[in-house]
Amino acid sequence: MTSPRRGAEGRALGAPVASSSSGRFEFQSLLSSRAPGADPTCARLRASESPVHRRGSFPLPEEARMDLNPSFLGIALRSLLAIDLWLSKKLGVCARERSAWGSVRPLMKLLEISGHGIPFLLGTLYCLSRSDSWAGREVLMNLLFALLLDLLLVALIKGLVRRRRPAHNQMDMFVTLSVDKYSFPSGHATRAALVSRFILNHLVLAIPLRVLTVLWAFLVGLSRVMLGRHNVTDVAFGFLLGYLQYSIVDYCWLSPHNAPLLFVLWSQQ
Ligand SMILES: CC(C)=CCC/C(C)=C/CC/C(C)=C/CC/C(C)=C/COP(=O)(O)O
Repeated sequence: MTSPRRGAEGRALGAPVASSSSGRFEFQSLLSSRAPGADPTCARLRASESPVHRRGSFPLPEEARMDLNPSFLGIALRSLLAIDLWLSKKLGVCARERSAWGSVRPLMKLLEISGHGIPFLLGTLYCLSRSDSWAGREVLMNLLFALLLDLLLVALIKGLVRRRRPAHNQMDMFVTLSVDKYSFPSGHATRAALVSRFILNHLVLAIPLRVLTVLWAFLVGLSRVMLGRHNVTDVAFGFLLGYLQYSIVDYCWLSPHNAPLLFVLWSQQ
């Protein structure tokens, strides 16, 4: 009985490309920053594609042939990722002082500070300490809860996903947590979406101020990509997460009725 020819790793020649790839090779060159040919597995793939090799090959087992076809979802995700990286690099025009729009960097950094967690947390705590009405205290208590929930969820997701910040980012951010070395999702984008939805729902504002609130949130998100801190998908997901976080806060709305202890304890401070 003829046995299939085996490669250096003991796998059948022809089949290993399919079984080891699980449909990944098609996009490896698209996403990899290494020079083509640097990856020995890719080199094997090219060798297996050569007419010389094909002449000596044999039909692939059914399951291996299935592996050669990446799923539609896989292709869509990898294409989205490639577009994301390309677009984020193009938009990262303030990443360095010497970048194309380097002169706008101070303005972008101002937007960065305007969406940072520390001013919001300290500002809310200060307003809470000065508030003398139950209604005001209730809103501020919920804003504090929203900000803390946001910090927790973003840290959790960043720690789970562990997506590195773009290579062109300069890590010169003002006060960060250890998970802030990761970029998915953007904490500034979640906070901007959460706070602006909170403000629009709980403050009576004239139309121009409502428009400014939404514009501020959008600009905070855009500045993250322009500064090179994030990829576009980090910010897009951040906006979505922040929007959903507000729904959680609204659903769990703290009031003297459902959290009396919290309000009593605070008023005794
Ligand atoms: C004051 C109270 C009640 C609690 C303090 C809780 C706490 C641990 C605050 C830390 C705030 C902080 C350092 C937030 C980091 C904000 C930041 C730099 C996020 C990164 O944003 P990204 O858009 O780059 O992901």
